[in-house]
Amino acid sequence: MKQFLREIPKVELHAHLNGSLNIESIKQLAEELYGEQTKEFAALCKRFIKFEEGAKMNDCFEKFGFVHELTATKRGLQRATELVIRDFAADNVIYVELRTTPKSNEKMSRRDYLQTVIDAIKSASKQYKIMVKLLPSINRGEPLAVAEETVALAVEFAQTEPDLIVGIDFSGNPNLGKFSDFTAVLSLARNNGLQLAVHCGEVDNPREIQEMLKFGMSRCGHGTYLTEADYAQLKEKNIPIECCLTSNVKSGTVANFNDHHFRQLMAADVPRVICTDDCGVFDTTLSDEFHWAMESFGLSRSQCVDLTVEAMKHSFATPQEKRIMQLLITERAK
Ligand SMILES: CNc1ncnc2c1ncn2[C@@H]1O[C@H](COP(=O)(O)O)[C@@H](O)[C@H]1O
Ligand SMILES: [Zn+2]
Repeated sequence: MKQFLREIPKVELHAHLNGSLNIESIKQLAEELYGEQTKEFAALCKRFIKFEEGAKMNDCFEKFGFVHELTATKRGLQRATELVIRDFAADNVIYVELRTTPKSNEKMSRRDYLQTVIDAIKSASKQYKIMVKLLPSINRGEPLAVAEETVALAVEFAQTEPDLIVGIDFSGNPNLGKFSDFTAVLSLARNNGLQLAVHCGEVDNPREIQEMLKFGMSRCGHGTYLTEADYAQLKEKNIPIECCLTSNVKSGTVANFNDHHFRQLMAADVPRVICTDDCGVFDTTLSDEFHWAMESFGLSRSQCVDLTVEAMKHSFATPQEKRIMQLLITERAK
């Protein structure tokens, strides 16, 4: 079964760049940047993918800092982007939408950050024969001015790279910041033709969920704490929920795979897609996520293929790219 899941062409719609660097690639990157690894580094790597029983949302956010240190230079960021794309391709992912929060430091501006990621995507997507899109992220825990700079850059870069920069991701620690502070900047992105992928209802915050649903989005990240009525609304509008099983269980917002709202979404036929979120931090792959979905919810092989087709339809790919994906998927599923 695992081999079947690995071999089917897959479509990944929810992957944070720095969260998607897996542990072996982190080691490879560290070695390339700094040479032979120390014992301390090996211990840090072990701690990175270890989740204590009862881990909470905030614990999981501390982990990103570890990768951010390795990607704080152009060279590190470029290589990390290539390695992430290589690893998705190795799992037979044929199309991936990467999201990332442009960061600035003394060595790199946010513009440099985006340019570096764009250049690395262009070369790695060719090398590994995989379609890649980019969604610059707004981190809700950072000041509004940062979000404004990110959206301005995304709009500017989308003019020269319309097939690469396709949307904006709204993410970050859901316990920080207020969605209502970001509606004007998100509207600006939308009015400039960018799609919106919004982390919505990852934690229990009914008021914010209603604000987000009213504002609207192209795709809903997690949707864990949405009500039946909210799900019905998404179904009516054909907005899919990006389900990230391992992420939700390890970050403690869902008790276990069996209790995941994916079951409800399937039963009520609400649009849904299976994604990894942060396959590095959560030590998973898209094939593994399908595996857990099969084990927990009794999905058949053909349902897995159907879910891949569903992801293709909800992707921000061009009609031509969608046709290519459809061909690749049906070819393999014969
Ligand atoms: C676990 N659930 C989640 N919920 C919300 N935001 C998340 C997230 N997982 C990742 N991120 C967001 O993505 C960043 C890492 O990738 P980049 O540095 O942007 O490439 C995290 O710092 C956080 O802002
Ligand atoms: Zn996410």
